[in-house]
Amino acid sequence: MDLHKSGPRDGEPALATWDVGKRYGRRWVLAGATLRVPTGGVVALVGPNGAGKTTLLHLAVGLTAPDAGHLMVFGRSPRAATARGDVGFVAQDKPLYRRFRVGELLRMGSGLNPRWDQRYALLRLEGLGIDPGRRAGSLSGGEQAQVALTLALAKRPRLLLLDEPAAALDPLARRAFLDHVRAETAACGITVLHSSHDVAELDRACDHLVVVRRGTVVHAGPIAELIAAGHGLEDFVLRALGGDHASEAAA
Ligand SMILES: Nc1ncnc2c1ncn2[C@@H]1O[C@H](COP(=O)(O)OP(=O)(O)OP(=O)(O)O)[C@@H](O)[C@H]1O
Repeated sequence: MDLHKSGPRDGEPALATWDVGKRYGRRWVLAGATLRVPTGGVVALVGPNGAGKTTLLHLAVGLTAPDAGHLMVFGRSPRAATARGDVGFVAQDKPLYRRFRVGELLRMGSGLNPRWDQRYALLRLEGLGIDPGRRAGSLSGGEQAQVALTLALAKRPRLLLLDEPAAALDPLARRAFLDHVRAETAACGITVLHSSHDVAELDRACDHLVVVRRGTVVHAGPIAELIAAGHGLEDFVLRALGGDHASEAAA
């Protein structure tokens, strides 16, 4: 992928948010969320159930608009960046049209996305042993997650947002999936923001850590710095969450 033609200016973050807030009714589910995701590398977005991770990803892809503050993706509004094909998003729960054949999903992707790479998509599926003639609904959970990732990668986005795409997979399949993400995105220079509950696998799968607690970003920084400072990642995250590692949905 040629990142140079449309690449970010030096130092421009992939995603930056300033005091972003989002409310549903009178309840603020994000408040004062400030964050800078550097270009390149895999960023882990962690936090308990209900902390606001999906809400933040939906704002970044332009699916919803903030009720306070603002955010930019490569210096543009999220909607503008997504319309340009700069943002790929894999939502929770294997977001495929189950009755469609995989090849039909690729054709839809090709029609909708300006930088679509059909050759890449077909080669990736072949490498995974997934026949484009199969219906999405007949694939295993792991295969569906891989097809969803293939569709997102074939858009050739500059920022890839993953909302727990591997949550339903068994530990071995999850590890393989994350290794795929890391290898392929490193090869293409894509920035990945990856929502996950599995803190134990972060240090091998991710470069940066963002911790969200009760709708606020309580930590953002490189994982290498934490490790160099002698922090165990799980302990660090638990401390950052201040004991909020159970569901916050009822809070
Ligand atoms: N459309 C909506 N209407 C009302 N409340 C919502 C809506 N979407 C999300 N919420 C609430 O906002 C809060 C944050 O939800 P969000 O899905 O962003 O959390 P999360 O960190 O992704 O959680 P999980 O890890 O369980 O997926 C939750 O309390 C949720 O119930």
